Amino acid sequence: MEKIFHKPRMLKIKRRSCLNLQKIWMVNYKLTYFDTRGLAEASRQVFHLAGVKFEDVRIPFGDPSWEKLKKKTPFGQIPVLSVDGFEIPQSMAILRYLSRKFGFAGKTPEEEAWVDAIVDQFKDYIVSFRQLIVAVREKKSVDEIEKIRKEISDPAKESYFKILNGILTKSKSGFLVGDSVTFADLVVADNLVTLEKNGEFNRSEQPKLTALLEKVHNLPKLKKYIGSRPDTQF
Ligand SMILES: N[C@@H](CCC(=O)N[C@@H](CS)C(=O)NCC(=O)O)C(=O)O
Repeated sequence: MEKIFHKPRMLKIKRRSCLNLQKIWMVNYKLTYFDTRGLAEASRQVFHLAGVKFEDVRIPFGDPSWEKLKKKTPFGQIPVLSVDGFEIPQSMAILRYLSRKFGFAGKTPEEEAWVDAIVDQFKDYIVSFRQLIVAVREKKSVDEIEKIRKEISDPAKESYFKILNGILTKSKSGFLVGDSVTFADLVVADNLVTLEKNGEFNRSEQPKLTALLEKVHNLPKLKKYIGSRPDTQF
C-alpha cells in the first residue's frame, strides 16, 4: 500500500483565532482508493486546491491487502475518507463534504444546486461510457462495440458536451458555475482526461471544453500536482 503525503502550504488565515487554527491544522485526513484517478481524483484535487494536508493511500490493483480492508470499509468499497478516524464512504458524499468544508461547492445555495446538477449530469452520461468500456474489456466483437458506440455512447456524449458547451458559452469566468473553481469543474475536467486517454475526446474539436480543462489544470495550486501525479488511464 503506497502512501503519498501532500505537503501543506503555509496557512494564510488572517482573522481566525489560534484555537481554530490549531483545530484546522490538527485534523487528520486519510483518503483511501485504488492507485488510479477514478472516483477519488476530484477529492484529491480539492485537498490540493485548499492547501490541506492529507494522506493519499493508494492500493495497487490486485493487492491482497484489499480483501482484508474491504471488510472494514463502511460499504465494502472505496473511496473512503477518514477524518480523524471518522469514516465517510461514497465518492460524491466525500467530494461534497470536502468541497463544502474548503469552499469549492458554490458560493450560494443556487450555485451549490448548479454544481450538483452538473455532477449529476456527468453521472447520467458516464453510465453510457462505461457500457462502451465494459464491451471493450469483455473483448466483444468489433461490430458489437461499434453498435454500442453509435447507438448509446456517442449520442449520450454529444448531448453531454452540448450541455457543457451551453453552460460555458454563458460563463463569464470560464468556470462552469460562478466566478471561481468548484468541484463541478474538477469532475468534468477529470472526465475529459479519461475520455481523451480512451480516444473519446479530441481537444481540437472542443475548444470550450479544452479551455476549461486547461484552466483547471493550470490553477496555481493544482499545476504541480497534475504534472507529477501517477499517469493512469482511468
Ligand atoms: N458509488 C460508489 C462506487 C464505489 C466503487 O464502485 N468502488 C470500486 C472501485 S471504483 C470498488 O471499491 N471496487 C472493489 C470492490 O468492490 O471490491 C462511489 O461512488 O464511491
